[in-house]
Amino acid sequence: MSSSKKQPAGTPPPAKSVKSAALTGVVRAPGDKSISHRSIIFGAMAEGTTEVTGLLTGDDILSTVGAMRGLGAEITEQDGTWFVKGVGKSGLQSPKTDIDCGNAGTGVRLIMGAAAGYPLSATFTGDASLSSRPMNRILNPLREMGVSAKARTTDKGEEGRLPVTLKSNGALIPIEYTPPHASAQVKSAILLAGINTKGTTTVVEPTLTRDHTENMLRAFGAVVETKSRKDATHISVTGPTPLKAAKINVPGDPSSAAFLIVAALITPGSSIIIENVMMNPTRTGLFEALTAMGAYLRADNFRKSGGETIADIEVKHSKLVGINVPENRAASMIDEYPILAVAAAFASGTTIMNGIGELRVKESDRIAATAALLSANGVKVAEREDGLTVTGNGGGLVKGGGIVKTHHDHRIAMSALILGLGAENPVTIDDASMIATSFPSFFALMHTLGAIIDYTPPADAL
Ligand SMILES: O=C(O)C1=C[C@@H](OP(=O)(O)O)[C@@H](O)[C@H](O)C1
Ligand SMILES: C=C(OP(=O)(O)O)C(=O)O
Repeated sequence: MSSSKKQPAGTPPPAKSVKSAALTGVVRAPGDKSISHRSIIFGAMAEGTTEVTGLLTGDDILSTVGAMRGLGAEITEQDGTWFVKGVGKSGLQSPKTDIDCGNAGTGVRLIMGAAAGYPLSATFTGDASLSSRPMNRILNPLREMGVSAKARTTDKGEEGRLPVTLKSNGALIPIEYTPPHASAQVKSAILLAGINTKGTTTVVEPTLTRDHTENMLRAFGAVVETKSRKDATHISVTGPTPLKAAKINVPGDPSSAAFLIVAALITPGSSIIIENVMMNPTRTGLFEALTAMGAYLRADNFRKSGGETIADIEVKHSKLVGINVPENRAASMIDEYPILAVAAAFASGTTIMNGIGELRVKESDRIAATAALLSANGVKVAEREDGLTVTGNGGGLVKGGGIVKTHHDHRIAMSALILGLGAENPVTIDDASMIATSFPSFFALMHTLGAIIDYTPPADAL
């Protein structure tokens, strides 16, 4: 339970989870992070006022709200509805100060792509984690389109890091581009730059990544074409194709629901329902993996919200078996591997995950951080350059007792706390603050379900 004590200001707030009795109850998944970012960014570019309900008010999205205000949009909130007065024909403007995107990879990469289509100059910054992540994956195609981009090189010689200064004359050249890694962020940055570019800008995806940008751009009136060819999907935007304000009701985030689902699967006697979960097939890879492991997962009450299909998911404690996760499923569950590894720790047999090298450049090196979190708690795990193998304990309690370093990574923090619910000894994380980037209601929802998680918020928290 939350403690009434407060941490001294500036001290990272730790958290601890302990073996919990059956989880029960009905909760609603928080707004999807990907869709929330896009609704603010596209709304800011559009003509008119976009109304957004169900927005995730995580720190990543608040950074995007600040960034789009800095680029000229007016964004206000009243009674839970967000109003985004877009810049329309006047276009995004050079900001007066640097644009700080906080911890958000999606935010900074999509906003740089969007900004590149206008005549402006802007410098983008982020926190320590975001400043260590590669930006050349979007800067290189934007340079091909005619943007000037200056980025930092680290002491170790790694190029393309924040701060990045972009200068664009707003008259870009359309390109056809095949990203070297499956990445919805790269696809989205290029398509957004293509919105104001005369001609057809195309992204070729050998593996389809989450398609929220395509879907939502169409809802904003843009001309976006998706063609399935033999070995790839070709996604094109023909510009200039001005955006018109839309009404967006953000569906629930399957990547956040994942933590609640695995909590119920590993905690004996549990039976919970998570309402409002987006079921877009480019996001449901974890549900397929868990079902193959023997999980009791039932989706019901399918309906539409914000142009996406949503459903309510019933989950019960289940006996799990290890699986070999197909590599071609990685894009549809890219953020879910740390929590899948936790589920695998409670299965019988081994779970093999390959083709996940991209996890090394997320908020932390998630292959290393997941392996460290499991071994600190007595779970056998083998790490490879682009994979992990977890040997399950056959269904009982894991040893626990570890103190897990979260490396500014919300998903590592939540995965470790979930593992503790099924551990003999409490699991502690060194810093719970990053959980608020994607899932600010995590502790409240876990407590509603009956999980025992001790969290002492920092003194400066509300
Ligand atoms: O487009 C998006 O909203 C996202 C794309 C993914 O990143 P990559 O494009 O780097 O795979 C994912 O990890 C991130 O949490 C959200
Ligand atoms: C990788 C993630 O986000 P981002 O890239 O937006 O920081 C995530 O939320 O797991």
